[in-house]
Amino acid sequence: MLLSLAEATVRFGGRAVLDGVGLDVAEHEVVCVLGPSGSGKSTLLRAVAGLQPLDAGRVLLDGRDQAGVPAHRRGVGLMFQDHQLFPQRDVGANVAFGLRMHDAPKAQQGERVRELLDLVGLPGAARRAVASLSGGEQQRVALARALAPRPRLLMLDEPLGQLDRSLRERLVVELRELFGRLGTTVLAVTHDQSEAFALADRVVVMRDGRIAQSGTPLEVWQRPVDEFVARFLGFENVVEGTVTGEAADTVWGKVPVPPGAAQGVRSVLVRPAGVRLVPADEGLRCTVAARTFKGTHVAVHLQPTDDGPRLEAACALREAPEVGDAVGVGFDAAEIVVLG
Ligand SMILES: Nc1ncnc2c1ncn2[C@@H]1O[C@H](COP(=O)(O)OP(=O)(O)OP(=O)(O)O)[C@@H](O)[C@H]1O
Repeated sequence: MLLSLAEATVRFGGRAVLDGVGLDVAEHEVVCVLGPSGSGKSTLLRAVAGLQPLDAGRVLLDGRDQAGVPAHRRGVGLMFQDHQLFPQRDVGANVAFGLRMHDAPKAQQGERVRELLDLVGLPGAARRAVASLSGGEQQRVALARALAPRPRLLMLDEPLGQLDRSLRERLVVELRELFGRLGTTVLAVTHDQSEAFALADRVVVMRDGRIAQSGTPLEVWQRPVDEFVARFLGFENVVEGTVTGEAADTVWGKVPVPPGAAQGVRSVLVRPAGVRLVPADEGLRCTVAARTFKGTHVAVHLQPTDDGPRLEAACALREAPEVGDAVGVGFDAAEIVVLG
């Protein structure tokens, strides 16, 4: 393992902000830590970087305990949300910063700066003033600066946080390609799930200083481990139900569940795609409370007539009912997950 955290704990004023975290990152792996604000993501990065001492547990790099090893000797690169470029220096000097710290010869520095600016898609930008760059270009400079000393581990804190959505979506694809090509090992934190899913080989969801779930993007998306993770991913159709065989008894009536589901009292997740609209006199009677255009589909919010929490359905653009319409609801077992 390139990086291992074992029982890593950080306390502030008696509260554990990192609470016995265990995490391994293999060489060439891109891991994204995802979680709500305050869940401890930045503290985790700072602990690995050597900017935050642990109160208990260990950080190992290449199997070596990093206790007492200062940040600049850990061989990790860091890129923060507010990219912290030096505004009074030009692009080249910013990228060369990490190299000068390592006493690289001048000619070699110039060569490496050119190479990196090509790599991040800013060829020939070395003499430009940082202030003349757009947000996205500054982000690329910050990335080039972090990559320049060839860190064995690159750490990104909300790397695309401040950029607008279309630029973020483009950069995330570029980053993934770049990391794959360079074989960079990456530990990134973000609160944006689409960013994490697009970038990562593996996502780690944090909750209150602990790891709630770790898995490939597909695993986490398909099988959130509990209600917290499901809701964090944006799934709203979660109810308690009693699972017996291949059905769950819920406030929404009997809901079919996949074969082999855990039995007894459970949280049941119904993906919006598994909420099927049927004629108004069949299934669960509902009224359309709201609808939101989502580009590829319409999210239809349904209020069950006989009380119970609202349901979200994903409807094809042309088939979405209007607000106020009475509809019936059926369920599709393939889109239902028994949690826990
Ligand atoms: N130096 C500090 N002293 C006291 N409390 C701190 C300190 N640094 C962080 N905290 C607290 O630790 C908790 C976790 O903070 P952290 O920044 O790691 O969370 P985060 O998941 O990165 O959040 P965000 O997404 O908002 O950046 C927060 O409640 C924060 O207020």
